[in-house]
Amino acid sequence: MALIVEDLRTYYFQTDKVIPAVDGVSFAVSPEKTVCLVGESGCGKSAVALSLLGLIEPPGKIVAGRVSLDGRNLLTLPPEELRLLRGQDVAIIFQNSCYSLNPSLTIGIQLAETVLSHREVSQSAAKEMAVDVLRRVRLPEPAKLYDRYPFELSGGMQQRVMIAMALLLKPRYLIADEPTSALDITTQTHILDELMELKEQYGAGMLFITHDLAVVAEIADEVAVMNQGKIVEYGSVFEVFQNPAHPYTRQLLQAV
Ligand SMILES: Nc1ncnc2c1ncn2[C@@H]1O[C@H](COP(=O)(O)OP(=O)(O)OP(=O)(O)O)[C@@H](O)[C@H]1O
Repeated sequence: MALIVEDLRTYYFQTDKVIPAVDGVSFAVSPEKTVCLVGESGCGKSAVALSLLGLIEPPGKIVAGRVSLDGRNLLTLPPEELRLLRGQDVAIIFQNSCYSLNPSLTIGIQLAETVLSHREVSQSAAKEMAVDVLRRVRLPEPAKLYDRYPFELSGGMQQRVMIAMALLLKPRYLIADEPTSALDITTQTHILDELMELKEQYGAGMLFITHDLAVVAEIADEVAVMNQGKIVEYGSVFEVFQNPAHPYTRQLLQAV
């Protein structure tokens, strides 16, 4: 079943004004497909990603819309159900691992805790799953890495750990918010290739957020172009790149 977003509206309420960061956005991610959400900085891409998993914080608020998965509206799920769904059905990979990894816990503890908070398995089974996923994202010496702290790893390795964390419970959907943009170009290319390979192995659908149209051309099945909180163009990557209908899309393509 697809992950379906309908008329999503997320606003930031400031004392003097309201910012309609997401202003009536609709799209769907089908199993095994990659939808790229593109647009310039500040157009609302991250607000979409955060809204899907109930991660918008004040002064932000989801004011309308529906996000359906298997007939359930994720926007109205009780917090405990949403917590269980996060990671297990839909996982998110953020732009910057510094915000997502806990600096005071080893990599292994963080991965194993995620397993234990979702599955009824033994400590040793959780450790085995953690080491296995570290191996899958091609981190060297995964058993040793298990006992390392995030600060002992390079930026590229930390980002691989974030991908490992997202893939740990084999979610059906991945949301990747500029997962490689903080890295140098060579590491970006490697990690992106590996992410796509793993996504295919797992059969996951993916919402991939980026402002890099070269990346879109490489990985997208469908592309949604966002401008000022709205999707102004949405279609197959071929259609949108060959025959952009909206002036803003043409402007983006010309800037490449
Ligand atoms: N905590 C916040 N308080 C107030 N406004 C916010 C907050 N977070 C985001 N916004 C506003 O919401 C709008 C959308 O921001 P968002 O971060 O979703 O854009 P983006 O397209 O992801 O940008 P980038 O590519 O730079 O990450 C922007 O106008 C931003 O200033």
